[in-house]
Amino acid sequence: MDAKLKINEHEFELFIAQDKIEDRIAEMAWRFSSDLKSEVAMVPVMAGAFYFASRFLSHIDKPYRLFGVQASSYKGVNQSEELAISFLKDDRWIKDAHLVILEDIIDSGRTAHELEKYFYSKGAARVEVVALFYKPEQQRFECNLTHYGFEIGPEFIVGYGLDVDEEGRYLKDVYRKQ
Ligand SMILES: O=P(O)(O)OC[C@H]1O[C@H](OP(=O)(O)OP(=O)(O)O)[C@H](O)[C@@H]1O
Ligand code: HPA
Repeated sequence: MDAKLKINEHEFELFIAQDKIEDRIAEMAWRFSSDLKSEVAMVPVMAGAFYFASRFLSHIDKPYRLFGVQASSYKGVNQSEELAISFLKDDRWIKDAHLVILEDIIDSGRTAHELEKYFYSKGAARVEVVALFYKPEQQRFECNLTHYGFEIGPEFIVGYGLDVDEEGRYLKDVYRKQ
């Protein structure tokens, strides 16, 4: 594992190592499972949450359904005005369901906020958010975040599914912009 790396013009330093991330995900999944009272539909937000969601779900041993959505708004290290949401399946599964949005990160909170709004407008009974990383200082939009892995500062991070301009998702550890 490198202590520093450069992606395009951005310099990053090692922030959280893979084994720490994976221990924490196992802990989150254990807690989530023990709180779970009803059947849920898991909704990983592609592409970034793919890595977190697959690891998290591998620890859940209660029944759930799985429906992916794709949402995208970041260009480089900045958020763009537009938030594009698309569904990998039709949306009939939303009505009356208890949905669990799986996110890699809650930054401004806009993606989770807009998804929650959309799901309620389609008749969801309950929507909650489970995220690996949470930036409380950056959050500007409310969402029902019930479980998160790491509370972090405002710096942009990359790795474990998180990208900068589609680069760096493959990194096993998480790096922070210097
Ligand atoms: O809380 P927010 O400010 O909305 O930021 C969080 C969202 O931003 C990232 O997605 P991005 O738009 O970069 O798409 P990606 O998952 O394809 O990388 C991340 O995966 C979250 O979905
Ligand atoms: N890193 C990568 N993608 C992101 C971030 C971040 O810190 N915040 C929102 N999307």
